[in-house]
Amino acid sequence: MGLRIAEIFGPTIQGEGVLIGEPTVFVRAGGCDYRCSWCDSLHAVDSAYRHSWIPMSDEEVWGEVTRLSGGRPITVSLSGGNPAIQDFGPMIEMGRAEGYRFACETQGSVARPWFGRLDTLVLSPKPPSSGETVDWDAFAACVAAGRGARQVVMKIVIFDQRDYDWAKDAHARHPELPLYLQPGNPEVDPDVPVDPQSLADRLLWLTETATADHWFAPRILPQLHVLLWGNKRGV
Ligand SMILES: C[S@@+](CC[C@H](N)C(=O)[O-])C[C@H]1O[C@@H](n2cnc3c(N)ncnc32)[C@H](O)[C@@H]1O
Ligand SMILES: Nc1nc2[nH]cc(C(=O)O)c2c(=O)[nH]1
Ligand code: SF4
Ligand SMILES: [Mg+2]
Repeated sequence: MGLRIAEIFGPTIQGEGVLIGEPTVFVRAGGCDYRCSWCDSLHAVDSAYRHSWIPMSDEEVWGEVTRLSGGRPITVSLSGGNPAIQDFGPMIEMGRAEGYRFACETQGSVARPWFGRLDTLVLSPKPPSSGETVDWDAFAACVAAGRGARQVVMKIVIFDQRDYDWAKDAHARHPELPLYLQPGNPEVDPDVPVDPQSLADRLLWLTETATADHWFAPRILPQLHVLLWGNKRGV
């Protein structure tokens, strides 16, 4: 069984959420069951880019990860697209045997047995601004599938007050999951430079909204890689 891969890159640092700052190699799967209005990775989602997704065997993907990491075991971050629509189980076992750790970012729409073999499962349910609707039964199945993982966390992107209010409800559904919030980046075209001041303004708004509200459950973080590299791909 092969994998459809949009890109493999690194080493870089994890720019978001619980593992922010951690050295990592990214494996970005091609294909997604969602199409969020503000997706920053459309080249791994939109079927217009399908021709650029490379069919690779588990061994080929693993070979590229070991080449990029210089054979030194680090954290491998599976992202996409939705990596959960493919079977990363065999590759995870290959990597674990060599001492690598695995994290996976997914929206929580499809559960996989291999979630339980991860170190970190990041479930990122989508707020109203995305245009998608969360199936909370499917999401709960993802939480259950991740029971064997070292940690399972929730990460929510916030664009506006409606998303913020929605995030409080999402947390109330799964108070057992440590919660991370990040402001949405409205400019996702790799050819358009990001405006650092507008990102800082969004982070400030989110921070002040939560503190004024005395909502202390979430950790609030920027997308560090966007601050460093803008919307450049492969970093
Ligand atoms: C590109 S997605 C791929 C993994 C999976 N499909 C998911 O959404 O969790 C990785 C992370 O980037 C976040 N993200 C996507 N577009 C964004 C944007 N414009 N601003 C901030 N975060 C964004 C997603 O919410 C998710 O947490
Ligand atoms: N450095 C870096 N950190 C990230 N965290 C989540 C990313 C993603 O697109 O899934 C991402 C990414 O593309 N690059
Ligand atoms: S679920 Fe993730 S990859 Fe898919 S469209 Fe939304 S943000 Fe993009
Ligand atoms: Mg990204």
